[in-house]
Amino acid sequence: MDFTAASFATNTIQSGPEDGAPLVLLHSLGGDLSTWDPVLPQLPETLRIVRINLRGHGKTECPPPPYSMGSMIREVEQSLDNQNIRDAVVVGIGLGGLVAQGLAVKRLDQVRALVLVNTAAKLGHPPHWQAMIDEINGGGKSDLAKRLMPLWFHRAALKDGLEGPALDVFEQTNSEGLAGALDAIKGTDFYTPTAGLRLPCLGIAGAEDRFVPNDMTRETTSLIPGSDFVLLRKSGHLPPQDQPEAFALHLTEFLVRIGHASSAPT
Ligand SMILES: O=C(O)CC1=CCC(=O)O1
Repeated sequence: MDFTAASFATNTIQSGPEDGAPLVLLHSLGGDLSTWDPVLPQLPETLRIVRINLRGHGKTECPPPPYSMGSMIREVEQSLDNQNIRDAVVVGIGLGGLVAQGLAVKRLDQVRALVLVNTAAKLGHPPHWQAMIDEINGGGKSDLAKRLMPLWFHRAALKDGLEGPALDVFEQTNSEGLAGALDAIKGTDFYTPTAGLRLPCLGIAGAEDRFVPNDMTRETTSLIPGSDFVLLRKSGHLPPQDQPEAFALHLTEFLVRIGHASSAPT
């Protein structure tokens, strides 16, 4: 557990060498550190990999909602400062991708490159998020989780039961944490600040994500000059869970290309 200057308890886990090139992984709404489990063994061993639980998720502190995106970004920023992390490649899915963009805008010394996965500068429309918040506040978290899985996972993945871990984590996430984070998503539009970013960027979209349209990820990635974009076939909203090998391969190729890693996936 990492206590920030303001005593906010952010839960992070590190693996790999302390002096390795840092790779920071930020999960999506209703996810946690375990989102990345299938990918970790396939990434270069030289990396210092830092997985962070966002506010209201996993073992990170869960204040009462609503949350602001600024707070969610500040807690990651402070956690990275506490761990003396600079020049990281930051990977974010959905909500994590919003935090990653905001962090890059605020702290270019901490973020040397971005990997934006099934996310955008602005996600959806406020009434849509408000309906989700209302449903969660009305006790409907489990029903919502079950409805989201067919949007997040494609049919073959569902047939193989690949949604099981994501469903469990979503259902175990504190309802206040989910509602708070949804408020942060609802109030965020990073179109202009993200368009001002100048850093290496890779966009990854699961071709079968029925929650975040592929074009939204593609459009946001293309705001940053020189960025790359990959459409992952047979993958939905959580590529680390349904296509860990392909995800690790594209991520590693990007890391090698920008000089953050030198080896192929192990
Ligand atoms: O993946 C995300 O973080 C964005 C999101 C919000 C609700 C949902 O289902 O996905």
